[in-house]
Amino acid sequence: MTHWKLGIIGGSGLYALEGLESVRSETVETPWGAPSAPLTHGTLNGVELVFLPRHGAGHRLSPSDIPFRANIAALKMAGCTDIVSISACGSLREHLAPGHFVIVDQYVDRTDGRARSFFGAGCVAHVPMAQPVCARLAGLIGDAGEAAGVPVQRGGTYITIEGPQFSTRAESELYRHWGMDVIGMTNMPEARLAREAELPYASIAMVTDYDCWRDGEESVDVAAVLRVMRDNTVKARALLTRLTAMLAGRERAPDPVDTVLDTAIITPPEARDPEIVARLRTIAGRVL
Ligand SMILES: CSC[C@H]1O[C@H](OP(=O)(O)O)[C@H](O)[C@@H]1O
Ligand SMILES: Nc1ncnc2[nH]cnc12
Repeated sequence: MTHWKLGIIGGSGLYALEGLESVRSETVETPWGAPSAPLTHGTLNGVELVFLPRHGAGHRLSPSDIPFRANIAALKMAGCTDIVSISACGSLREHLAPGHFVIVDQYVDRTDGRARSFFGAGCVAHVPMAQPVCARLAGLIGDAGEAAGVPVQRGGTYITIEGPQFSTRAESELYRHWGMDVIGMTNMPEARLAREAELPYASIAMVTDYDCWRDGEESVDVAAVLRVMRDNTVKARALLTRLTAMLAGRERAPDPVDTVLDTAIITPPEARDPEIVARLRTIAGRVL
């Protein structure tokens, strides 16, 4: 029987997971450098979890400086089967008030200059991203959120901006016209890299503010985000407790993302650069 082992990536305001059992910290190094922080291994309701705060201890890493490749590689190397990403976000919709959780199902990526692939010169791969989120995992998270009494919206598009500055009002209005639901600075390239590492990914985007588009509302600032995050993190922990209770003892059936690299690598074996291939073995050893 295949068990779930969840990699949990914590965002702003969520730097540790309380209530884990059998806790152990592990400092790791990957071919893409060190992840944002040591990994915290533990169990919740008997389900294995590996926690990683993406901004590092003390929130020292800006979105542009997060070692996304090392983070995903470290979770893969730790044996995680799936990734649950947890983030603060701004709302671009009237009905998504602070305190709502959006279980993201689509992304628009406006980041600039971030390393967004494990592959590259010497071994090229093109994974599909049409459905960037694992529908099964997202569905379970939605169920767990509802069971925990959290206001959850199933589905929504998260636009990722480079930051670190928040948006101008013109940008915020533009993103609303584009039909975006929430805004943040971190889910891309995280979701891309999880796909390349054959890790089904889902994201809980916890609304902390109305960005800066709404008349009569203060524009977002860090103090407001952290104020709302104090309540949001309590709800996120309740959701994770429900989620693990649902997964405990439940077989993890295969997901299409588990084998997405079967048809993605275009460079034939004889043309691959052995050095790159050696690095890639940590995340794509199944096919290399
Ligand atoms: C502290 S406000 C801006 C900051 O919060 C979000 O981080 P995360 O996605 O890691 O929760 C947002 O993306 C920005 O990085
Ligand atoms: N309005 C906003 N824009 C970008 N990232 C955010 N994180 C939380 N609120 C945000």
